[in-house]
Amino acid sequence: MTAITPLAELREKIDALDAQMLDLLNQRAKCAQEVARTKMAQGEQGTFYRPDRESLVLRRIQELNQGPLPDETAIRFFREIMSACLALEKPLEVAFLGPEGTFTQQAAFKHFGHAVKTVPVATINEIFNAVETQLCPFGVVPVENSTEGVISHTLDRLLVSPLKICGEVEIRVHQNLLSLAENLADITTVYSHQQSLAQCRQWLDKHLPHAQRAAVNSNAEAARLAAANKGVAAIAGIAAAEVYQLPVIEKNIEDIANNTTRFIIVGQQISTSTGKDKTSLVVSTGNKPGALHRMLEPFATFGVDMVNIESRPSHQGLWDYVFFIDIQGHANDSAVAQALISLRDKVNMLKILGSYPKAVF
Ligand SMILES: O=C(O)C(=O)C[C@]1(C(=O)O)C=C[C@@H](O)C=C1
Repeated sequence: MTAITPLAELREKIDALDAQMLDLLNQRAKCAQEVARTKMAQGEQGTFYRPDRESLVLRRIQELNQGPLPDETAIRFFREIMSACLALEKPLEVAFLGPEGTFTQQAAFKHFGHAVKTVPVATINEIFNAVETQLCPFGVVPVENSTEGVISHTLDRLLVSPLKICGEVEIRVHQNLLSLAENLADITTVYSHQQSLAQCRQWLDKHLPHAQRAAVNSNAEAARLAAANKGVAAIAGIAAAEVYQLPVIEKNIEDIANNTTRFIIVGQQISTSTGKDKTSLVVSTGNKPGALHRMLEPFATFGVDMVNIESRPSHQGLWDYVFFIDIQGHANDSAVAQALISLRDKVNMLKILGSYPKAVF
């Protein structure tokens, strides 16, 4: 039988380890401050955030981790450590779909850590505006949901925006019914973002068939409205329930399990290759026979993996479409670079929306 170590002894050990960790954290923070001075000496301006480096740091932690902490927990800790180090170098501001408590804010914290300053704006268009006018160096926008498909506002804006995609992050989306009402029968209106209303369509048909459904700019805006009126409910995340102090009437009301939203980070910065990247493109082929086949050929020829393709109206003519394509790899990786050169010759328009590290967790 192994001897049991007395609690007092274990706590002493924990205290000593905590002191060591604190010392190491501060040594790391000093290093980050030194990095900032070096960047300034090299004449670097703007933000000190480096999505490529952050992704490499987090992947290395995943590789080094021997447990018993799960990889995801170890990554989360280091995510926060880097976030705090970056805040010491220079605080970072990120525009998100506000108000406080939206899934977009949750995505911003997951990607940048909690030392980032999140700046709420009212619409997806305003997120792009805030970054294009350099009010914020980065913005987080939803791009695709596993239940409801693409967020067309985001794709339409990407088509014309000069911004680059610098990163991606996924959030497992749990929807909840929040209200001050005591009974479902007292709820006359359910507010939420149109995507969230759609993700809970069957639940609403079954449990609140009498209530009107009204789309608002964000789930958190819906929660704000529900907090002001007893006859109203909101569909939103738990974060919004906390911010607006609303009771959760029913948890996890999304129709499809694993309901997940993918967000992208938009900014002016170009990320360098990390070995595990994605590149997003928009392509227009024109309505010619065999055009689609020709468009896909370079990916097959150069062995580039296509992970997503979506068509959207081009807004240039009736039934004229553009294709949003995600491929594996960075635009500077040899196979991708060759495929893009070949693709450019075969299509009417090719816009590279960005190459960025794949989400680490
Ligand atoms: O390596 C850098 O360029 C740093 O600024 C350091 C650091 C880090 O803490 O590891 C902090 C912020 C950057 O986004 C990336 C990494």
